[in-house]
Amino acid sequence: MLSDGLSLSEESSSSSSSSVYVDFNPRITTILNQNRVLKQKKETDKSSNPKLPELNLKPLKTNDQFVALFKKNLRLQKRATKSNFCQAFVAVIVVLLIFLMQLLVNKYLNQDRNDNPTPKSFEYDSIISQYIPFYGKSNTLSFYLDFQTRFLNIEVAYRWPVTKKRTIKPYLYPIVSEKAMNELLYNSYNSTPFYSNGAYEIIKHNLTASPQTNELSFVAFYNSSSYNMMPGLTRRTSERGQTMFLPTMINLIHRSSFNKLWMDSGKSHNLQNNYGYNLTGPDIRIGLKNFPTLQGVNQVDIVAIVQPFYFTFLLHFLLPVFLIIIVYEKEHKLIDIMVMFGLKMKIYWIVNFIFNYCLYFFLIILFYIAGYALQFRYFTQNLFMTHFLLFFCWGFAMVSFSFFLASFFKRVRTASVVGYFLVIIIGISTSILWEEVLINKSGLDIFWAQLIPSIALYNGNKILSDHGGIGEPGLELSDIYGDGMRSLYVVYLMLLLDSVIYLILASYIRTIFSDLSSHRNPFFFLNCFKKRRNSKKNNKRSRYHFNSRKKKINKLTNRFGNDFENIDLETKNLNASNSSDDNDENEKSEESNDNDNDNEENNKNEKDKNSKNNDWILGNDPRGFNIPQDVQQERVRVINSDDPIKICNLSKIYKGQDGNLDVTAVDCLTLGIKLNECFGILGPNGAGKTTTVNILSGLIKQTSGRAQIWGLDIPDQMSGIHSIMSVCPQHDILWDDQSGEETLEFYARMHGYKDEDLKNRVDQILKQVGLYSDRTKLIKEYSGGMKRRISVACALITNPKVIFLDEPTTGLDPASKRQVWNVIRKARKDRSIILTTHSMEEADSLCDRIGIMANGMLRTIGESQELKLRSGKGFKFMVHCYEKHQNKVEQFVNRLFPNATILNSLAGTTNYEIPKDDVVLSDIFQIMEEEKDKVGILDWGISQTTLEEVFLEITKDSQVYQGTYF
Ligand SMILES: Nc1ncnc2c1ncn2[C@@H]1O[C@H](COP(=O)(O)OP(=O)(O)OP(=O)(O)O)[C@@H](O)[C@H]1O
Repeated sequence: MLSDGLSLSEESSSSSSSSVYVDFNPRITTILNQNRVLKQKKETDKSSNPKLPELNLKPLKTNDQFVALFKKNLRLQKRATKSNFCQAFVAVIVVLLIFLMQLLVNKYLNQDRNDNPTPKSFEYDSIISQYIPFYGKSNTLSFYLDFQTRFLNIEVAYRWPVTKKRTIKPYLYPIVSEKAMNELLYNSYNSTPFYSNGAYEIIKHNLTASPQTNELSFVAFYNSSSYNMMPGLTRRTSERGQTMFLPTMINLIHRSSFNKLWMDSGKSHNLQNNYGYNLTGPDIRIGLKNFPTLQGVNQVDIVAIVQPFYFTFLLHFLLPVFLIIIVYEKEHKLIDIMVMFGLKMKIYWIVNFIFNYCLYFFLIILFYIAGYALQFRYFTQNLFMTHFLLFFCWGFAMVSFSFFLASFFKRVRTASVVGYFLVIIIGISTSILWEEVLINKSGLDIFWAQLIPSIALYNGNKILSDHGGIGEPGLELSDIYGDGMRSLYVVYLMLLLDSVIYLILASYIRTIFSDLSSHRNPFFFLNCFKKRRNSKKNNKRSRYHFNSRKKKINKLTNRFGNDFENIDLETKNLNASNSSDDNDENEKSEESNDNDNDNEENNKNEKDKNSKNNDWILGNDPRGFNIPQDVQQERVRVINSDDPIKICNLSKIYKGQDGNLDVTAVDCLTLGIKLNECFGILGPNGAGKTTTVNILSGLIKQTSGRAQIWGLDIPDQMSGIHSIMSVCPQHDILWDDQSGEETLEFYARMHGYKDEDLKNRVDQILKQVGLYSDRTKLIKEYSGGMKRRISVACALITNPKVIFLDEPTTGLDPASKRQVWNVIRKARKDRSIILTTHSMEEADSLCDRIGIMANGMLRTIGESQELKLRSGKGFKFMVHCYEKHQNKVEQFVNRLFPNATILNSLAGTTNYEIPKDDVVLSDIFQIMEEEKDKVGILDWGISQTTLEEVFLEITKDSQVYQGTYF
């Protein structure tokens, strides 16, 4: 077989790197034909300048992107079962902990009080004691009460204020012990509003007819909850002329009980209608006590005490989860790759916002279920809307805050550690801050403090817990307005304000520090200053760039370019014009902002085309360096071409860090990639291949120069470009927890594939890359080669106009490699492919044209066959004969190729190197055909220089300078 270029099929071309020999008879005509075809092709290429069809730029539909992203997020969240379970588990533990604490407190602390649930009484009140006389009309009372017991229960039925008619049916009976009375009162605490128990505890009694010796002292127990249901106070005037207001309920109890006391005393029954007697005397006292209750003021309500802290802590629980979701995609460059596939960042953030909010809402539902199930007064006492609104607003604030925090992290591990640490710290610190520092602060201090959403949340929780606690009535909607900055409606507003502020901050930080250079716009509000400063700096840099390196580069070019004709360039003029052009470029790229509006983009495109047209006029190297002829020809060709990908004087300088020199990764690269073409970029490590691809795909910004894809400028119109391009990056960028099929579905869905179309498309590509049987495996279960193949599949599935493949077959076994080659080969139709590779075999097999780069510069460009012919030193010629014929054969070869040199000779086989000018293939085949038998040649072969040899020859000098700025 012949090496490719002379090969007949694409399959044979793949073996180009080895020396191969010709069984020339049948091949002569084919080779001659092929040479003719090559020549004709070259001529057609030179003469024709195919017009680029109109680009029908259809922006990706927002709806498709939304659905694709949401489904992807949902799937990934479902897969994260373990961590979700852990999250939920910890949340449940926290809730149960509060509940358990309350149970323990109830059992060991509150229990004592339940055994003796007598609540703290009111102090005996002198005013109250004077109240007693209003029950009687007579000033003289002479009866003796012989009470059998200290405790008396009274049942009172009343109807108030429904009928405005008091129906009093007192029933009084003795109770034997204090415990029995307490139990009775406790059980009737929440009795019906129309029926209530009351009780008397007689402390002392000695009622006589003489006011001077009257002694009566008792405590009336009343049900304050019933009292609350009986609005109004009974107005009485004391003996001393004071007006007093007494709870109606107490009044009723007093009245009925006093009547009973009177009757029981066995005195006049007529007095019953007089509602008691006016008791006077030095020692007549009455006290009031509320009914005993479990939640008496002396009881410890642990939930109410720890609730603000625990609820604040619990409601922060999803913060680290949100952080992890975003930072994971950031760390693994998944956001960048999605953008390169056409995703709009606006949609990314909206979907993440909604998705995270939904996750949070799910947690809130669980929270409510637990809260009501465990009967937390926070939920049962306060009106539903009061806490629901707090949770509703907090959700927005937390998601925005997580976006803001995520801007500061690049690693998931750091984000999750800091996130969980924050949850704990925030819970504690907000409670300390609120209770200790802000307790006496003014309204404005509270406002500033609540700009931290956690503090606003704590405030809200505190208000709701306080109202839900013992002794406080629950919060009504009308109650949310009181207390200025500390009121609940301010909390709602502050949380909403915080959401907006943190969203703006997050988006601003992302604009400055975005990994994707086309989305980066440092300090945009300072652009005017930056522009001026940059202009000066660029002027300086340009001078340095072109002058200091000129000597070195000329020296180098002369060395490696011996075989090429050097072109005399009008250095001075070009330097001047191009340095100013470069400055313009820089200024423009600094000014550029992301523009998602495609119409605007098209208008801008038109304007830019007109204003920048001059950039394309110069075909010469702006530095004035001597450059190889083929590279120069490409520069000229690009100007007149209508290539889908046009690159002109593209340069990228990485700033040296930690005292290192700046690195020129790409240096004035100019080339064009045609439609239906697969263009291979070869080069040693560090040649600038990946940097070129990264600039073209919008990952990094060029330092100077210009590039266009289908007429759209890089990086100004990157969002338009992203909708028609795809990329297979050097390192696989995939979601570990998605299957291969799901990954492809995601990209296809984003590009508008639906239902059957989607399935068919995914299956088709999976079959092409040989992963159909492994389609349901998760990416983390894929081997390196399988990941590589799925990355290539991703680049192909969206049906793009331009594909960048950065070393697509690295790590693939020979069979898989060939499978991927076949896919790429078929894929070039109607599109342009840029492929970087270290495999000469791959470049030879796949690429229509090849450019070899070294030290950021294009060293040679052309079809594989052309490169071999142009830069190879010559041919390798092998003859095999019997040893006895060796001398004769040698003489024959020397006559045929006078300049041939023997490379080696062994056992009748001799290898020669023949200068390329000595070889006219057609003549050789003819002569050998006629003469070989006569001179005793058994076998012979001629092989051309391999691409590898061309590569080594072209790049040999660059190795010396590799990584340096020259
Ligand atoms: N982020 C960076 N910061 C600084 N220098 C960089 C950066 N990325 C690349 N470089 C430098 O730019 C030069 C070109 O790198 P690039 O990755 O483009 O080379 P390459 O041809 O793709 O190499 P390889 O074949 O090894 O992938 C190298 O000298 C490299 O050290």
